[in-house]
Amino acid sequence: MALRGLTKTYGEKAAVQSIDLDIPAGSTYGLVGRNGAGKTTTLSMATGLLRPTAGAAVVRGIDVWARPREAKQVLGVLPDGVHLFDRLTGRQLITYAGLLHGLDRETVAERTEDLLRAMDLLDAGGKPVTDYSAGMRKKVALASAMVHSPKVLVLDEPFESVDPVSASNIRDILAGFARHGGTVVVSSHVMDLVQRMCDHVAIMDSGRILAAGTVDEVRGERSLEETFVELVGGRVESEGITWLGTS
Ligand SMILES: Nc1ncnc2c1ncn2[C@@H]1O[C@H](COP(=O)(O)OP(=O)(O)OP(=O)(O)O)[C@@H](O)[C@H]1O
Repeated sequence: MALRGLTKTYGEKAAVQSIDLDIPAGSTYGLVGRNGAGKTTTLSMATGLLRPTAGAAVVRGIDVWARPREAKQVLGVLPDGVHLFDRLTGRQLITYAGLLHGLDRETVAERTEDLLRAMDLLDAGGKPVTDYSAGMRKKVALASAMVHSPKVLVLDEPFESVDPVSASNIRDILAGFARHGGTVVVSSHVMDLVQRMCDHVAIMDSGRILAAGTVDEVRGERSLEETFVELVGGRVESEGITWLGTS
């Protein structure tokens, strides 16, 4: 995936400012940044969900905004704060995503069961998504993003609200996907997780990329968290909130 001069402005405000990024095929790429850094805006533009003010996103040679239908066959996307058709059951939702991508019913049925099992949702598969917990919703959305066997998975905060056992299972699935040549792009606030699961990372702040490359290149001798805090800054020197905890 290649991002070229990707920019999004809202009135005077530049949410993302001319980002260039090369995400190698087969890599697991972390995108990290503080709240409001521009991660979701970048990933939304890169996956055809939000029209850029300027610039281009190309995935496996396909320009996402010039050839959106082709690009969406290649992409699997877990958007931030995803709105699901929550009157459907988990099983129906994954099935629907598969059929929308043009898969035949038999293939969809088989993959849906595989995904429900992998996400530990087999028991909940018959329940409406509206009754799911936040973590279960995340997992069913992730399954829906994978059912058409995309080449590139773009996942906005995939582990948020997900329990540690499910998170390990998902990490294994993503590692297997990458081993077979798939590309994974994840945004996260959890540096430790990015350091463990990603081979590449980009650090964003105020709509710009501050550093990008392999995790080892970016962090050098330090941990990724230390590098991040040093690059981004913003630690608040204070004695805390004086009135909190006093009566
Ligand atoms: N629709 C919008 N209108 C105006 N400003 C917006 C809009 N969407 C995002 N922004 C602004 O763009 C900036 C980047 O937001 P974005 O959601 O991409 O950040 P983020 O890195 O994903 O943050 P978080 O980690 O909190 O999810 C923020 O300053 C945000 O306020």
